[in-house]
Amino acid sequence: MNIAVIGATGLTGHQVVVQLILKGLVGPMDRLQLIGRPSAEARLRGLVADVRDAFFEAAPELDITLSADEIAAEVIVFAAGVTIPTDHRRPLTRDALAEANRPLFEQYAEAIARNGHGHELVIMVSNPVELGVAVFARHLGRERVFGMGAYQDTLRFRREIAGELGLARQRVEAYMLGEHGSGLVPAWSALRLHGFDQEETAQLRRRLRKGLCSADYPHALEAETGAVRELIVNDDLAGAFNRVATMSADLRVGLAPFATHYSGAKTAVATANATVDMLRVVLSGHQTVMAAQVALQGEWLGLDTVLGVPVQVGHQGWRQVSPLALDEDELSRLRQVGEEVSVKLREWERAA
Ligand SMILES: NC(=O)c1ccc[n+]([C@@H]2O[C@H](COP(=O)([O-])OP(=O)(O)OC[C@H]3O[C@@H](n4cnc5c(N)ncnc54)[C@H](O)[C@@H]3O)[C@@H](O)[C@H]2O)c1
Repeated sequence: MNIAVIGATGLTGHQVVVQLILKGLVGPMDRLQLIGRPSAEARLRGLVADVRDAFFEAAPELDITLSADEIAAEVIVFAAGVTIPTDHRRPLTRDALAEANRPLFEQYAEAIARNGHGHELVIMVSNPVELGVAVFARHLGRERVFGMGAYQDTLRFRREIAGELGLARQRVEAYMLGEHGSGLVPAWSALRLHGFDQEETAQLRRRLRKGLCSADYPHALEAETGAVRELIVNDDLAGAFNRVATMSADLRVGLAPFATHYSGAKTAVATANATVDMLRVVLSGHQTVMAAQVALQGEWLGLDTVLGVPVQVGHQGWRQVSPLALDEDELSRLRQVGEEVSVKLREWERAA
């Protein structure tokens, strides 16, 4: 197995490399290609030395690559580029992030399309994840490109629900769809709790939602984001974490990582965990349903943009959407977020 990590010296890329080895996804018979800019060469050599030092017998072949033209892998994790600073005094809008990372997405996608074997799968970690997926899908074909944002948001949603109910996460089937960021769409009506009947599940769902309905969720998310931001700006991180802890599970999915990011700890460990888990599922050879950002062409609800939806994945990529039975409010929010993302993608593409 050949796996490439673009941006391997970054906080997230580095974690992906370590977790791929620790979780046994790559071993001595495999090759891990660590990709960075020429200016990152020394850092990449240091990373190789450290990883060999830690995992000598278990480590895969580790290759350093400084050119996008030399990428050769079956699965490519894209974790390079600019990220939002953890210092709230240096704010960066999503538009500015898109402007900074778009040329990088284009450069790598073009090179892989030109030199690749035509079957590489790409897991997009960098933000805005919807833009990364749109650019790579345009160059490589949309079925080979997944954004991991919706997968991570879904794992978080399941963990928040499981934690609050005192259940193992495996017993919770739930999806967080939509846009990674301000356009989250919690699919509450598709919640299944294994071992509970419909009546019990409905009762527990009411408890978890704390009175917040789907129609009010976007406003609550926006208002709570403002309130948590205010605490962060006043350097009251403890207050931010305390406030998040009082929220409903669906709001915590959006706001716990926000507080974690600005605490300075960032979210690299959990992001790498979700990325490596996604990679394991994709490579398992089984057709499995997972939430991911993909470039849709009207397969579900007429959505014609990049959005987090449940898709059937396998080692050849995603083939079809696996629709959920959502209620009217959830469906209309998903369509609305789809429209909003579509507008943003057009603006970002035009600004290039
Ligand atoms: N989906 C998620 O939940 C999630 C979570 C964390 C980070 N991210 C995203 O992942 C990306 C990386 O975040 P990070 O915290 O690891 O950032 P980081 O600053 O630690 O790492 C960025 C890496 O990109 C590399 N890079 C920059 N320009 C490059 C180029 N032209 N060619 C090759 N490499 C280049 C840098 O050298 C560095 O290694 C960001 O876009 C961030 O928003 C997503």
